[in-house]
Amino acid sequence: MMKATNIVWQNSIVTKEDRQALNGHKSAVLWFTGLSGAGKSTLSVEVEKELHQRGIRTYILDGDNIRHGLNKNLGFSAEDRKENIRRIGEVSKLMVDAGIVTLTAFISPYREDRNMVRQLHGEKEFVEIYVKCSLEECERRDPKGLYKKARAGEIKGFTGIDDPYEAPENPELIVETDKQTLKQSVQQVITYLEKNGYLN
Ligand SMILES: Nc1ncnc2c1ncn2[C@@H]1O[C@H](COP(=O)(O)OS(=O)(=O)O)[C@@H](OP(=O)(O)O)[C@H]1O
Ligand SMILES: Nc1ncnc2c1ncn2[C@@H]1O[C@H](COP(=O)(O)OP(=O)(O)O)[C@@H](O)[C@H]1O
Repeated sequence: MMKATNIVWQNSIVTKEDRQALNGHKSAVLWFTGLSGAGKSTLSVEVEKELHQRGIRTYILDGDNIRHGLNKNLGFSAEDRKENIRRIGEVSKLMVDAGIVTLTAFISPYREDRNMVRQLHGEKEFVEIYVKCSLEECERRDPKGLYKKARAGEIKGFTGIDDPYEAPENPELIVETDKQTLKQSVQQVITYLEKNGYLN
């Protein structure tokens, strides 16, 4: 919903394509989605490291971090998660316009919300990466002890326990972190980017 009226789009002289040419690579958002503990943060950090070493300009937007600042007024109701993802969609669009390969690590549990972000971005600029991991394995990892709290009823509406996660139907990539090592998962993402022309 647009509240403001009498606003006019201001164009710049330097374009996204100019910034990409200066950087020597395309820009896009690598949208990691999956359950808590599936490996979104770990994977995004390692993929960023690899890209950075190759001279690619990158930035990570991570759910936990963004919820400390920009989105600190949002909780975990369906409405707040939607607004969380909408804002990150808009921020990632700005970052892609700035010429940066942007990695996002949000559960982003609703298909509709992820598709809304996809629509915001241009062709080939939104790479949905389903970080797939069974609930059992996520719960076994429980890196922050949150599943334990959710099972004990100390956290209500926890994704996978008493809140939904809608798996992507047609993601660009599925990384099965309960079937391969972190190194293999990183390589899988890098290979996809190479094969699809993102790194040149
Ligand atoms: N109720 C509930 N459900 C899911 N997750 C919860 C909840 N409460 C707190 N947390 C912690 O918040 C992190 C998820 O934030 P996100 O912004 O990625 O969530 S969402 O995309 O808006 O659904 C998530 O981080 P990750 O474990 O990295 O996914 C949790 O640490
Ligand atoms: N193939 C893999 N890819 C990513 N993480 C993995 C993999 N195998 C095991 N892990 C482990 O799973 C955990 C994932 O935690 P985290 O990255 O915080 O998940 P999320 O950000 O999805 O909540 C980490 O402890 C990580 O070391």
